[in-house]
Amino acid sequence: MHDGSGRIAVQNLTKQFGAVTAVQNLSFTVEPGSVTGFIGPNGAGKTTTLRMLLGLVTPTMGIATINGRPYHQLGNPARVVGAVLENEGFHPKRTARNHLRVYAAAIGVPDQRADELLQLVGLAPAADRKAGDFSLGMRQRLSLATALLGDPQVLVLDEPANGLDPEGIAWLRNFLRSFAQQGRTVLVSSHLLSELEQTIDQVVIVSAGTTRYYGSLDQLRAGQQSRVLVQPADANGLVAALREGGLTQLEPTPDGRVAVYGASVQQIGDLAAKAGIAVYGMEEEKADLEKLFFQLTNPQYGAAQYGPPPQQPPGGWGPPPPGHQQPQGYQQSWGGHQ
Ligand SMILES: Nc1ncnc2c1ncn2[C@@H]1O[C@H](COP(=O)(O)OP(=O)(O)OP(=O)(O)O)[C@@H](O)[C@H]1O
Repeated sequence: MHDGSGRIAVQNLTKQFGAVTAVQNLSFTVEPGSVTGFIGPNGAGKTTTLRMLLGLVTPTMGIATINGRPYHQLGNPARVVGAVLENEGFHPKRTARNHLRVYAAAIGVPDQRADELLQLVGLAPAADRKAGDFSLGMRQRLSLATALLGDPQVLVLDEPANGLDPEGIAWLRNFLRSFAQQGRTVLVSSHLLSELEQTIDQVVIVSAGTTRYYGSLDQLRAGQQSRVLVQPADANGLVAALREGGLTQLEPTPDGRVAVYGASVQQIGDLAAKAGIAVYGMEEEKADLEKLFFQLTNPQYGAAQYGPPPQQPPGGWGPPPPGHQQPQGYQQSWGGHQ
């Protein structure tokens, strides 16, 4: 029997389609009780990886397991893992309710489960409409209901937010969080980090078939410090006052402002007031995960997006800020890829 843990493990997974390396030596684990985002730009290898996990594509190398076993060794897979994949076909003439009943019968689940799930995904009013007439968002909801028929321990979703309206996205977010809170496992892909930012605990960022970051979202944020941009009447005076007040991570900006790392607007304002230095404006620049995502998935553009690494001005304002460190959860090195 499988180990029943609900853990997904992807180990050194590689898939070659002729000359195309869709997935290259990918490794990560998804623990039960968490929602893991699988994020990467178009063509990054997300769908291929999920299809290998679900036994629909044979890996060239490596292994993907659920509960310690490859998909085809799971016994009753619909009871273990539910999946929503892109471009899933429905019989166009079949109603939503009948579609679910056919699948329910195939996995030995009572008919009434179809109605429960139509209710859960918000499709009860459309239960007797033909799936062929459904909008993309309605098809996504029906796919999710199908995936949930076997009351699985693990959910694997490929771009489930595609076509959903804002209310649908908010609903999906809450659903995935509560599913994970029951100790179950969720692996969900998207090409947008912002779409999943509020939902996921852990993230695997892929680009060109390789892992660019694997770890918690908090660690990713921590690797990218926020800063406050200050417009003072006297920059040198402000720098001296801030340093005296213990704020040493300072940097001049090209437009003549002072960038202060690791301090709040209030702390800076108090120190400036104490030194009698007028401040004409302060702007808080929060860590921007979407920019970081862009940098991680397009290393060649990273420098242009973020500007040069912090430098000390002539005369020096103190040690450079640690705002451009590598995130701690980082797994593989930067560099070229095929
Ligand atoms: N059956 C196939 N035959 C040949 N190449 C393929 C096949 N399936 C995928 N690929 C290629 O593998 C690469 C990864 O594709 P994949 O669909 O896994 O990416 P993705 O991250 O899911 O992209 P998207 O966000 O656009 O869905 C792409 O270059 C794609 O063209």
